Formats: sequence, structure tokens, C-alpha cells
Amino acid sequence: MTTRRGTVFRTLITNPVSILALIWLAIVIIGMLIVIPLISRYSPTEQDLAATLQLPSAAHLLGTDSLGRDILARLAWGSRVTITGVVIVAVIANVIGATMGLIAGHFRSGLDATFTAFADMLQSIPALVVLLSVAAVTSRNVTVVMVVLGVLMSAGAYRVFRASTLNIRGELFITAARTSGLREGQIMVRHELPRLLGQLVIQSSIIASLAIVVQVGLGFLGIDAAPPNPSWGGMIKEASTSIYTNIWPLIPTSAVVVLTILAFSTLGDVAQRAVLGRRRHNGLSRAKISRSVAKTAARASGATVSATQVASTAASAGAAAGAINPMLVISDLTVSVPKDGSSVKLVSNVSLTLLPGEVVGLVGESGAGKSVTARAALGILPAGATATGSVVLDGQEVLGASEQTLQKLRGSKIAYIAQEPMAALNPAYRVGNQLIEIVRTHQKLSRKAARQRAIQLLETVQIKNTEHVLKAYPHQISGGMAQRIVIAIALSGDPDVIVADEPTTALDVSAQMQILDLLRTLQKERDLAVLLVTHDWGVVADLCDRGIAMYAGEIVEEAEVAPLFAHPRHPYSMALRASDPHAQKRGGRLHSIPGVVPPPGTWPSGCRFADRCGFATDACREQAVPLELIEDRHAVRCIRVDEIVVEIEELRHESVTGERTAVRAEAVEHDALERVTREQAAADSAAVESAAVERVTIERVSVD
Ligand SMILES: Nc1ncnc2c1ncn2[C@@H]1O[C@H](COP(=O)(O)OP(=O)(O)OP(=O)(O)O)[C@@H](O)[C@H]1O
Repeated sequence: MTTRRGTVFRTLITNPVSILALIWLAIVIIGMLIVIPLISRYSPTEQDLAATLQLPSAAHLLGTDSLGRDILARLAWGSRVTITGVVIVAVIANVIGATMGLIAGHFRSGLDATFTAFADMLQSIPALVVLLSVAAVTSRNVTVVMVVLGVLMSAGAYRVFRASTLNIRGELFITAARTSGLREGQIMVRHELPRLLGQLVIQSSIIASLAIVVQVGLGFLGIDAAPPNPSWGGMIKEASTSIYTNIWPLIPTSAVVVLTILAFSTLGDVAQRAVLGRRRHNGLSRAKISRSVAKTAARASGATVSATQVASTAASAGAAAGAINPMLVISDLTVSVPKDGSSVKLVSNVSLTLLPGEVVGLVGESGAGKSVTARAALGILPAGATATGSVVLDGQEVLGASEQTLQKLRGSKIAYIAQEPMAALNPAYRVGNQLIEIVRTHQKLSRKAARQRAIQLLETVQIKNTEHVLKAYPHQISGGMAQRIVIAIALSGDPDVIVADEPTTALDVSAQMQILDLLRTLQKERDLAVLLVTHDWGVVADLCDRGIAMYAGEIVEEAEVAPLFAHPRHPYSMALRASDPHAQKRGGRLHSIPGVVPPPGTWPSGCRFADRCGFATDACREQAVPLELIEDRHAVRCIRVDEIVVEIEELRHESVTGERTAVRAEAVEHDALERVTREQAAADSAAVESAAVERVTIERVSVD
């Protein structure tokens, strides 16, 4: 796949139909506009009344009109009016449309509503009436008429550019650029605008073809070049007056107009198909990613605490850590999105603390709310979402902070490692350019010094062939290499906190091991605090100090890794551990948790896990269950937490007793079998003995 910005242009110069269109436009622009006026023997206004309405000949290649003027010369000079008009309309419509569309699509909010209302207003104006009025007021000034047409057409362009920007804005590499600390302006100009170039080609082509239609129409009405100066519209009008006596002058003139309109619309069509094809491909890979995520995330999760419980958990954490100030404190975080006129919670009352140098793993099945929680730490909420509670990063409130504050924090205080490294890199730029740009955002360095720093960062993430990697485009490197680069970008601002959202999920097994090794090394070397989203208990055991299990938007258990692994206390954590493939005995059956996580908006009012829990009773379903500390730094959201331990013990006892009985029965059976065998052997040997005695007796009798 290629998603580089050259895709549309490459398609235009390789597709046979668009090649023909380009050749025709080259004939019009170079031949008619430049060459013919230079070499033509005729002036466009020169009349020869002795040679009117002539068919093509060596003297007049396209014949003559009713006043004996050379049609080719008039078409060539007339193209100036048309092409100039087309350029004016296309430039004005695209500049206004693209600028407003980019700003509205990027920032949305009030600007979006204002610009959209402006576009609605422009589109509701009857264009022809306005153009005729402007022509009348300006004494048929074609340039002014074309400027007005450009402004009117900018409304359509605005809608297209706005929609494209909204699309691009949702891509992961934009989130990655933002979390690396790039300013909004930089993101718009460097990452979003280049992705609009394909649309620019499409819009220019559509606008050009429409502009020619309008202009020829105006020329037909006499609103363009003043006679006897030629214009394509004016020529069609003149030719149509002699249509019954001689149709020829209309043929080359309309052919040129039709072919030029056709050429522009063909270019737009081919470019559109190139863009759609690319989008379909991107859509497919995104769908593939979601599928792989859904498949692999069918296990783990984390915990929500009420404000008081957080306080106690954090207090004990603080005490354990010698009253160290936490790097990140999320308190009572609730994130909601609007749906059907009401608000739906995606996560509710989540509280967690991350100390300097601490690694905390968020585990849970897909849809548990891990990513929403983790991204809130960077001040990133799903589109249209609102949040309550607080997210304090190194003493600074993140929720509701200005974009400027967030930019300062992102990259230099907190950085993000995305799940899908390929999507986190802009496919249109070389790796080196992306890394250098972010280095220069964080440090005021010359390009040369920034390049040196980029090389150092690549070496930090254990990339050897740095020069080669700097020159590569994202599609030219492997997934593991891309993830190393994403980690290098994350480290470029020297952050204290890293949020890593399933950093190994999209990688193959050997790359996963390498990236985990790298993360472990970097975390230790730099004493990074890491909030790690994962579905893999192996990763939690390997990297984390504490684990938090999440289910249906809330924390259900939080503990240090050793007790969480050895003795998970919430039935959900137990079920997750039991369904962890690493925990299976060789040849043993892989357990799975029946049912699915209830989606946001359908959470039960009592325990959210009750419907899937083998230990649930009616009491569990009665009211919301609080997250409570059951031991120092071990919190569980289950009202039956102690009873469950007893129940499990009894079950285990029953199973052990059952096993012992079975073993005893087996031994008795074995003894009985042995006895039978021994008796049988004795009987056999007695029979053999008596047969021998009998034989000897018979022999003696025979001898006697
Ligand atoms: N913008 C949004 N609008 C509506 N629902 C959303 C939005 N973003 C996320 N959700 C929903 O919020 C819930 C939590 O999503 P989140 O991405 O945090 O889950 P997760 O635990 O990280 O799972 P996964 O491993 O699949 O990413 C999911 O049910 C998801 O569908």
C-alpha cells in the first residue's frame, strides 16, 4: 500500500484516460494559450470578407467564421479569457474553501458552526442572478464576475475540505503528533494539509469544468470579452447565428469547449477514484486492526475507586513510597458521550495513582474502558465527550486545561505510545522528517543538530542502521521497527510519564519480545512512570509493579502484581487469570468467560459483572458495589469477596476429597486384582504339578 501524497498525482500520469485528458489540456494551455498566438499569421480580429465561412484548408487550418476571421487564431486568443477565468475561480474557491474547511474540521466548536452557516448562506444565493447583477454593475468586467463566482463556489469546496479534515483528524498519527507535543498549527500545516492535496486536485478539476460552463454561458449572453475580441462563449454565440447556412464554425469551437470541460472532469474523476481507493485500503487496514485488537483483547482489565477510597489507596501508596509525590493522579474520572439526546458513560469514577518510576498495568477485556482512561491522562477524550473528576499530571490539572498547557505537557512531561505503530506515523513523510520535526518542537535546535539528536534517539531504541531508517517512509519498515520509532518519538521530549496503549498487540511474537525488552530497559534506565494498557497478564507480570483490572468502565480490582497474580480476589480477575493462555497447564483446557462486557449505556445498576459471575447472588444485583480496600494496597469491588474465598476453599476441599476417594478406590481395585492374579497363579501351578504326577504314574504303569 502507498498512502504517500504522490498517489493521486502518480495515478493521474499513469491512467490512460487521464493521460489523454492531460494531453488535451497541454494542447489548450501550451498550444493555444502560448504557441499559436506567437506563430499565427492571423490576428484574431482580422477580417477577410472575401473568405467567409470557409472549411479547413492549408491557409486556415480550422476554417473561417462569418466575417472571414481565422477560427484557430480566435480560439487561441479566446482561450486567454477562459483559462484566466478558470484559474481565478479555482484559486479563489479552493483557497477560501480549503482554509475554512481545514480550520472548521480541525477545531470544530464555534468556528465550525459559523463557517458552515456562511457556506449555507453562499449556497442559498441564486448564483446566476448575482453574476448577472455583478456584470451589470461592473460594466461586464469578466475578472470581477469570475472572482464572485470563485467566492460562491468556495461553499461547495468548504464542505468537501471540512469533511476530509474531520476524517484525517481522527487518524491515529494525528493523535500521536498531538501527544508528541506538536502545536495545532503544525499539525494542520504539516500533517493535515498535505493529505488534502488529493481533494485539491479533485476540487480544482470540478471547479474548472463548472467555471468553463458558466463562463461560456456568460459569453453566450455577451458578458465577457468586448467584441470584436474573441472568447469561447462569444464564438459559440456568433457561430450559432449562421447555423442554418453553415454549421462548420460551431463544430471546432464547441469541440474545443466540450473537450476541455471533459478533460477537467475526467481528471477529477480519476483523482477521486484514486483517493477513494486509498481510503478503502486504509479503511480495510483499520478494520483489520480492530479485528485483531478485538480478537486479542478477549481477556484482561483494571479498577475504579470512589474519591474516599482513592484517597486511602493513594495514602497507603504514598506511605509505602516514602511520601513521594505521585506523577499522575486520576480522581473520580467519568467520561461521557452524547447519545440520542442523553449522555452515556464510557468510564465511571475511575481513580488511580502513578508514582515516579512506577509501572501500572491496566488489564481487562475489550470495551472495559482502559484506553479511554489511559488517554484521559493526556487530556485526550473521544470526540464529543465530556469528563468530570480530575486528572493531575505532576501537579498540573489536565482536564479542561487550555491547548497551550496541554501542548507543553505532552511530549515533555507525558508521552503516548500507540497500539498500532504504522498508523501512528504519517505515511506521507520520511521517518527522519517526522522525528526531526518533533525534536525541534521540544528543543530549539538547528536542523543539523536536530538530525544528530534524532540519530541518538534511534540508537537509544536500539536501531542500528540509523541513516537508512531516517530516509525510509513508514511503509518501508517493519512493524517492530515502526514501534521503536514511535518509542523514540515518545522519548524525544524526555518525558517522565509514558502511556503505552497495548504497545505490542499489533506485532508478531518475536517483535513483541524485543519491544518488551526495550520498554523494560528504557523504563529502568530513565526511571519512567508507565501506565500500560494490556490484555496480556504475561506483560503485566513482566513489566508492572501494580495491576488494575477494569470491567464495564470501572475498576474492579487493584493490587500489587504478586498478590494479583497469586490470589486475585474479584471473580472477574480470577476468570481473567483462568483464561490467560500463559496460566494453562500443558494439555489443559483453555477457560473462557461466558458472555460479553455490557456496552456503555447498558450497565446493570448493581455489580456490573454479576450476569457473568458464578458466585453472584441477588444481593449483588441490588445496588452499586463500592471498591474497598481488603488489605494494604489491595482494593476489590465485590460484596462477597470474603465468602467467595470460603466457597472456593470448600470447592477445592470437595475436589481434593473426591480425588483422594478415587485414588483409594483405585488402590483397592489394584490390590484385589493382584490377589486374584496370585490365586490364579497358585491354581495354575497346582494343576501343572498334578498333571506331572499323573504323567509319571502313567509312564510307570506302561513300563511295568
Ligand atoms: N467516541 C466514542 N463514542 C462512543 N463510544 C465510545 C467512544 N470511544 C469509546 N467508546 C466505547 O467506550 C468503551 C470503552 O472503550 P475503550 O477503548 O476504552 O475500551 P478498551 O478497554 O480500551 O478496549 P479495547 O482493548 O478494545 O480498546 C467501549 O465500549 C467503546 O466502544
